[in-house]
Amino acid sequence: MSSVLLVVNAGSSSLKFAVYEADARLARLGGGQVERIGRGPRLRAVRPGETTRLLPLPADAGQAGALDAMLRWFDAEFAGRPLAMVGHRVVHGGMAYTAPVRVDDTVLTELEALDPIVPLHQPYNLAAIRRLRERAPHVPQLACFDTAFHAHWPDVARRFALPRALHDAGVRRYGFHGLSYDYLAGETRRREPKARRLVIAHLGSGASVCAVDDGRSRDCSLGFTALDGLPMGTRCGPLDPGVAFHLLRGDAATPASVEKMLYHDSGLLGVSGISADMRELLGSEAPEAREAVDLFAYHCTRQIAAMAAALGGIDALVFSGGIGENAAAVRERICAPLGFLAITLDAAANARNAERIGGGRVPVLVLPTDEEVVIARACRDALAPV
Ligand SMILES: Nc1ncnc2c1ncn2[C@@H]1O[C@H](COP(=O)(O)OP(=O)(O)O)[C@@H](O)[C@H]1O
Ligand SMILES: CC(=O)OP(=O)(O)O
Ligand SMILES: [Mg+2]
Repeated sequence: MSSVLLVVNAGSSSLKFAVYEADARLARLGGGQVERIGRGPRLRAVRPGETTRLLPLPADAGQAGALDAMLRWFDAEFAGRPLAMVGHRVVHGGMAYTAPVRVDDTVLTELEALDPIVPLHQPYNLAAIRRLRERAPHVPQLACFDTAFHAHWPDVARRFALPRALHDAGVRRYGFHGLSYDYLAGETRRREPKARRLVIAHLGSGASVCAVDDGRSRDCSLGFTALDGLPMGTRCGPLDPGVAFHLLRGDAATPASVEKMLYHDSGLLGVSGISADMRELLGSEAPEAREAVDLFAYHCTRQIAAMAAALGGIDALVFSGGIGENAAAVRERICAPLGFLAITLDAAANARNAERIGGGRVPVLVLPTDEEVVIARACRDALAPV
């Protein structure tokens, strides 16, 4: 029986997974996700040509329970197929890892040191690696980094205006969502081969905008942590760092309570007081919901224009992620002020989430992202004989 690759994208509230034939073509054999971890999770899995299967999990199942459920599904569906490698999304590779790496004890220890910098992601990414190493100790595990696609930024994009020693110690901008941007840059090139300067907006529960020049990342609205740039589902987005000090001077505040507020109680949820979920906000009549959506769109507009400026112009704009792919009303609000960049929308194409929604000189595309296949390609390359 030919062998397969398993790809795992473990986050704080979801676990996405996919299985591929471990050969050059990487046919996708199945995949899915465990949603609503910690809030009555369920596993949704599909194999090509089959209907989606929904498997309930115990209501209190956390990350470990989700991973075990996924492995039960995998064992049942792919019994007898040898597992050649497991590829993982790991959001932060730090200064040391700018390409996929096989995980051993040393790598794991170095990556764990980054846990506090990306607390909603890294600990869950690494917990999945640890659990799979226990369950399948002889199967190699490959860590693929969100930061790697951004490894070649110019110094002006990389550096904070802080004392030089901090930069040298790693306090610098890294950028995230790189697996998604890697995929989307490739897909855009296939459709718009002449478009060199791309601005890509990955708008999901985490959200950012990236500047890509000739296939290479030049900047991203996320920097040192996964907090900056755009307001997100529950994260604050752009913030004057003085706000954190102001809050910390309050009697009841601690670093942990301020951090929790910025990661969990801010963004769309904090502004609306209703939900972190864009779909729910778009369906709400409440003025606070409208304010949250407007604030999100305003910052997306600003970041898209900023990335176009970083590139000295824009040849194509790309929307992706759950919001970017599905929320026509949000795309419309984001693009309305961008006529000065020759970006306008075809209203009808936008309303039906068409692949091409631009009505002006600059193509505007809506493309589904696929972080998993980028990880699968890295596994294939890592397994290839040199
Ligand atoms: N049809 C839709 N209309 C508006 N927003 C949507 C729609 N479908 C998904 N979304 C939004 O996309 C966001 C989740 O994006 P997703 O890329 O799945 O996130 P994650 O970062 O968890 O992968 C949520 O805010 C959700 O409401
Ligand atoms: C880095 C980040 O924000 O990722 P996600 O969108 O998966 O939360
Ligand atoms: Mg995501």
